[in-house]
Amino acid sequence: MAIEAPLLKVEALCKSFGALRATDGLDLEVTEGEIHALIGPNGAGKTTLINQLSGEMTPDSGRILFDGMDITAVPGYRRPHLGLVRSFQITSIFPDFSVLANVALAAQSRTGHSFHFFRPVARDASLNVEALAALETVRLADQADRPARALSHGQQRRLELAMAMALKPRLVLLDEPMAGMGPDESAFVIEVLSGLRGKVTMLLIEHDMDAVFALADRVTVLVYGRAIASGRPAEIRADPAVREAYLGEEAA
Ligand SMILES: Nc1ncnc2c1ncn2[C@@H]1O[C@H](COP(=O)(O)OP(=O)(O)OP(=O)(O)O)[C@@H](O)[C@H]1O
Repeated sequence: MAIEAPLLKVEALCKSFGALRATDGLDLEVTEGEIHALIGPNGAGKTTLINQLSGEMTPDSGRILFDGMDITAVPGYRRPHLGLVRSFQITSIFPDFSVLANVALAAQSRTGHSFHFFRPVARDASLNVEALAALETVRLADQADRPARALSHGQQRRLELAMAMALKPRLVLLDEPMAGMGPDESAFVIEVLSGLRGKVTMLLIEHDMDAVFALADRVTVLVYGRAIASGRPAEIRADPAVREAYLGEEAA
């Protein structure tokens, strides 16, 4: 039986801050099409890993393979062009532009056209059609004409997701997409992300265990910069080492 190569493969990755090994010989595989959650106690090294995957931080050693290609030394700004996109890290939204224009600008950056302030992106019909489609996937199409600043916090996070989707990623890195949301909004984002299952591969950091177990096809548990377990949610729940290192802590 042929074994499919993972879309993302992390091999023996290491990153230290002084004496602290934030990533300590980490191995990870993400399969195309899956929603893969990364969980672990505070300080386990989740954000440090995502920073290295997005290219914002350079590993000390080890390799990152994306679709079989070694991208460890590829600068962060080039990774979106390869299909590796990060969402929910910094607010990259232009608050005074319309919701639609924000997504159209993201789509425009993918197609490599330069940014023309004097030729409003709103005139480019094909970009708008694409932007509207991305807004529909996050159920924000009805907000398209409003200025981005008028959106609620939860809507802005969905806008960021639409902007990431407009880049037509193969893998999207999601850093706590539900952070700062109330239960209703979180549930809505879970629904939106579920709807994207199979359309895009996702690697997701999330503290909300209900969200993780509702969404993830597979879960990897990080503790002290290492992956101590990786498997289906039910396997992770039942893993004694995980319970001790992490889920037990939650219960306590
Ligand atoms: N730029 C930095 N300089 C020094 N230490 C850092 C830096 N970034 C992270 N660390 C340390 O590395 C360790 C891993 O941090 P990281 O933020 O990756 O963990 P995390 O799993 O994302 O935590 P949390 O769940 O609290 O967000 C922590 O001990 C943190 O204090």
